[in-house]
Amino acid sequence: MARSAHDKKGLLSEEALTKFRVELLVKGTIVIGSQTLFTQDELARINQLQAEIPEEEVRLGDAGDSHNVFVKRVRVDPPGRSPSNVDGAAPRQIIDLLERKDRGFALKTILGASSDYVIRRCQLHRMPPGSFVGIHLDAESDPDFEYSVIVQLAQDFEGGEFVVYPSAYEQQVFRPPFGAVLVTTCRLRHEVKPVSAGERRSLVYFCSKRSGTNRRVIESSTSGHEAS
Ligand SMILES: O=C(O)CCC(=O)C(=O)O
Ligand SMILES: [Fe+2]
Repeated sequence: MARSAHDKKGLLSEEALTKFRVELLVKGTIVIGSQTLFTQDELARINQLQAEIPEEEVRLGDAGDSHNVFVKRVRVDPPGRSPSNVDGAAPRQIIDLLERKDRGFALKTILGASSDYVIRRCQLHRMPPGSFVGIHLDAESDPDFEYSVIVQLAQDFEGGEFVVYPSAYEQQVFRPPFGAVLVTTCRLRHEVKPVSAGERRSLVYFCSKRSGTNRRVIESSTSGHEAS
């Protein structure tokens, strides 16, 4: 197999994995550079597969937060149920690609798991000018979400910065380049600023050590909202 030499060596050296692990623990968010976790071919493959998945417009987040983003669902994680892939070949193939051994190993090491991480939810976002994702906490969608992994699938856009708020007084602004992967803890509030030109696209997945039902309890004020 063409990747076997790569598999043995791993996608990142042990030193690099440790550096990312420590940085994630200390800062809560890291950016792993282009051509590290995903090759150009894999990004092109994701792009091919996403074309087969239907898209919906989402304007309300799980906690009643305001969004304006086009979403293609790959794996869903409804409250009270176990995560499941959306029907069709493309969602399954995207998940297979994400779970490939070498990438799974690198991520597991960076996330610091003694047991395996599972992908509880996965989706693609398309954000034309004017789109944004309002300030939210990922853990409000599922209390067992630990880390979100965001793969940048576009390069020619302006705005769309990923802004993390570690506290009420701090903000960290990220503009990861095409092919880079941003990893952030699901316990920090964050947002995606409005896109002002071009189109921002991303693949987002939420990782957890727990694979059972989504333990989120829906309050009546937010029930019925379409999860983003
Ligand atoms: O598209 C993105 O960059 C991620 C948006 C986000 O924060 C989310 O889906 O929870
Ligand atoms: Fe988020």
